[in-house]
Amino acid sequence: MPKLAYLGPAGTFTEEALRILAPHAERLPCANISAALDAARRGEADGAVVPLENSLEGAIPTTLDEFAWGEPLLITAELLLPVEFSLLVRPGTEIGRIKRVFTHPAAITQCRNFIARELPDAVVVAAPSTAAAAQEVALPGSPYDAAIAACIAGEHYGLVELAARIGDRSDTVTRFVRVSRPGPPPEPTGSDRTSLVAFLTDDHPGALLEMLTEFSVRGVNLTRIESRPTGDGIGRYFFHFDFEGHVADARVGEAISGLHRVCADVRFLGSYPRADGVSPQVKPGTANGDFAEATDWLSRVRTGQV
Ligand SMILES: O=C(O)C(=O)Cc1ccccc1
Repeated sequence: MPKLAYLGPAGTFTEEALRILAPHAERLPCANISAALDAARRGEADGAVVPLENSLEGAIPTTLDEFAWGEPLLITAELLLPVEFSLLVRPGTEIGRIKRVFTHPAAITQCRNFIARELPDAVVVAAPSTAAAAQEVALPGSPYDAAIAACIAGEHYGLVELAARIGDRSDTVTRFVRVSRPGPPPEPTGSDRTSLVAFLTDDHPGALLEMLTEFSVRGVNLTRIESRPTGDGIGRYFFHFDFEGHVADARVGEAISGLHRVCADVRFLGSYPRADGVSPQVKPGTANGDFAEATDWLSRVRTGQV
């Protein structure tokens, strides 16, 4: 039975994701995303499950930066999970008396309208996770009056649900990933995604286009591109890419080798089955057989056989 670290404590959305991704795994709750990833890196767990992005507000910056700068990890699976937020309070608290709200930053950004409408004067404070916020609010002397978390977190920590489904949109989906220590990626399934991080050599006109060209000419369809600051000053960025296909696919292999040639550094983050089961778009001339045939042809050219 594998042991998986996750953004805890019990009752987070990440725990829900872990239960779906690995129903039989032993669960190791951690205080924050970095701690969960460190537990996997150090071998205290066989892997970890962390949130990566949501369909309303985009990336979870800590996760992206850990993947880029921390000791390498390999993404082996992904999950898309619809999340629903509840306003949770200690028994007896009325909505008009809520002055301080505690929750994860991703929940703050996804419940903006509710907070502005129903809690216009409340101070909203960032918590390490939604369930950590619920746990804190449940303490008798807590400085916080309410948490925004999953309904199940309220049940877990003895809070009352004052309002349900308070997210700005009912169709928001969060993408979670399972990671392990580096090793061979899972076998291709025919519906895979690959993730990597690319660092520019230097800042020059067309630098981003050069990277994009490596994907474009091999017919590799991007599914996410995100720039993150390198920390070396305003205007200095590196890039996260997600794209269709598996590193075992010829077009993907050629694209990322090309990227390796034109970038200062490329960090491969993994090839893993797509949660939505969508098959890649394969443009004419970019299937595995087309690349193999072209390689054969080139060797015939080089040996004088054509
Ligand atoms: O804090 C949690 O419960 C998490 O798992 C992170 C998170 C927060 C808000 C939306 C999705 C995931």
